[in-house]
Amino acid sequence: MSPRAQAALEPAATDPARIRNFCIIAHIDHGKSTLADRMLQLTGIVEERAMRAQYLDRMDIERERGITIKSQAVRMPWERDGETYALNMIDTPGHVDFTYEVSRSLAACEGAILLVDAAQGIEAQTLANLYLALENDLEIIPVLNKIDLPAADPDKYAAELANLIGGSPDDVLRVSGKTGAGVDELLDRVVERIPAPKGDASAPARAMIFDSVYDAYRGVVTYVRMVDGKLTPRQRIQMMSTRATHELLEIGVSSPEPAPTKGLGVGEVGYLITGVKDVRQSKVGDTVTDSVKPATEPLAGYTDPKPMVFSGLYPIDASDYPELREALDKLKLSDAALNYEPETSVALGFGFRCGFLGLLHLEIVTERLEREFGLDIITTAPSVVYEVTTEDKKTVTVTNPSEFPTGKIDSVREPMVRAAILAPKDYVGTIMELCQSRRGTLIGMDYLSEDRVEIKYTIPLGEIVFDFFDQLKSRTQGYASLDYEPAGEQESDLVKVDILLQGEQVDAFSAIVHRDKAYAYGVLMTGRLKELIPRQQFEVPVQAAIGARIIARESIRAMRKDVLAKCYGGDITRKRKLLEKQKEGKKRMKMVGRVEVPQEAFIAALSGDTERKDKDK
Ligand SMILES: Nc1nc2c(ncn2[C@@H]2O[C@H](COP(=O)(O)OP(=O)(O)OP(=O)(O)O)[C@@H](O)[C@H]2O)c(=O)[nH]1
Repeated sequence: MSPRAQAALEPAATDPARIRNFCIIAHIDHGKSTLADRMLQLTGIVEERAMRAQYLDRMDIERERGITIKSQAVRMPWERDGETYALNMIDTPGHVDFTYEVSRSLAACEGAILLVDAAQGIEAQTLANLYLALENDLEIIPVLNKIDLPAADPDKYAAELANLIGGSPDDVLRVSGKTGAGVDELLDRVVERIPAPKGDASAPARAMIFDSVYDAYRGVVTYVRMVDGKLTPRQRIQMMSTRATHELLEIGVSSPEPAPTKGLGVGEVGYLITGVKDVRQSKVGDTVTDSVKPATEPLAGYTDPKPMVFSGLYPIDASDYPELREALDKLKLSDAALNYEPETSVALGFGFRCGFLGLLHLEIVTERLEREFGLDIITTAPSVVYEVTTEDKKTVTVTNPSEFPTGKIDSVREPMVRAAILAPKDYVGTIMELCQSRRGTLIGMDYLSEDRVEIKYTIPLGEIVFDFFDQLKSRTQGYASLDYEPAGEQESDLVKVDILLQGEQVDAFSAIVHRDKAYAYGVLMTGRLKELIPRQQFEVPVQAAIGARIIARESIRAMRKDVLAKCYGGDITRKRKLLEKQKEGKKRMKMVGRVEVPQEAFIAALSGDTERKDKDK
């Protein structure tokens, strides 16, 4: 590390006037991580030869997919007018599923760089993140990125940005994270514009936990923003929500590698290590204080993220069940938003019902299970949370269609979201058509500039969790962007559709759908299973039903499968081999009543993605 970088690591802390805490907020792919890389380079904390793209994205998946999932905090030195400032940058994720991470990071800052791609302009998450930043009273620095692109139109988008946040288009900085142009000017602007943190140095220590991650070697690493007082190594600290006390084994700052310091003071951002092994003991949003001289009032916390989407996760090989449990336990250590409990299914065997923040979260968890733990898993169709009231006025919460109460139903309520879609105005028609087909209600439309519109809809979350986003992208050639936030619940005419094989219900295929779409779902699933399930020795009806009423039916014709048919002649060893092989195959068969179904058939039926596309036609 360069001497200058070293200097900034000293407990500069002592003087909050020389600290600036900021984050970069942007729509996905507008270049936050690339800009952060340039800042690391320009401030000299990462040496040229150690530099790699997306330096702060540590997880393999983050690097490969080019997205940021976990927030990161780094401290950088920056000189301005002969003074060295400590800039704490908190990198935030841009995807809707991770909004809760963004809001946590924002609460640890005094200012935000609002980064917009100079070839694309304002997108849905630009707005969503900007509103979050304004709610947190942050100073906003508007910046256009990627000015090196031939397609960049900075004048147009500077006007759009100025129009959105007020001020003059000339105040909008222009940078390129790729070439580094304008980045030093931006860092100067951070020092100038963003207020220094305020706090009471002599008060009992109070630090806000904004992230906690599990590290296989060091245990839980807790990221904090100091508000009042001071924390030093070996001090005993207390978590204000649980009153649990721990000894501070290490305290330091990331620059960007962890560097232990002699302590953290007012306004500083850094990490704590106490040796605990479970992120739940170091809860995000909690306040850390001194156990001997504790503060009386905790800092205002964050609300816990609530799982929005549920899905069953099953090992493809049933003997992997214990490993799956272990893997989920491990993931939970670093992902407090992940929920799971054991569940069994006729079709898929033993598995877990898991709660996720959204579809991307689900995808990332399954991908991590496959990659980091070498597990092959199948996920059931995602479901949202329904409140079902039966005729005798009992209300049950249903996260799995198979828990849907039988008997007379009084009403079903489903979660709604307020969706904001940004797109060029030519696509308004097709977007509205899609939203209407998903039972959306138009709230309104705003023109951000001459040709870009923000369209707002209330839509059932259950209609968004399937392939809404893919549909939106394909209908608009990728130009539309989407953001949504919870908007309460609504009573809807929802029914449970069951799929029956020879009269036996196959739980993994039950779905809760709107009555108008029940028939389409029934036809689709029965058709798909008919194709996938091999013929049996008797005819097998495949039916879709709402309660006792059959709404669709197919049948699998009978056939005697004689593997020895091809073996005329007397080669007994060959016959034996074939019979052995057939036995092997049978092991992977699931019995539904008398029907033998290869597990692959269930898996293929579940992973078919044509489902919603058919419906939208
Ligand atoms: N030409 C050009 N391309 C850039 C610039 N900055 C970023 N990019 C490219 O834009 C893409 C997205 O950049 P990232 O830095 O990964 O975007 P991000 O905003 O961090 O994305 P998330 O972490 O997913 O939110 C990458 O392919 C970058 O190489 C720039 O200034 N000029």
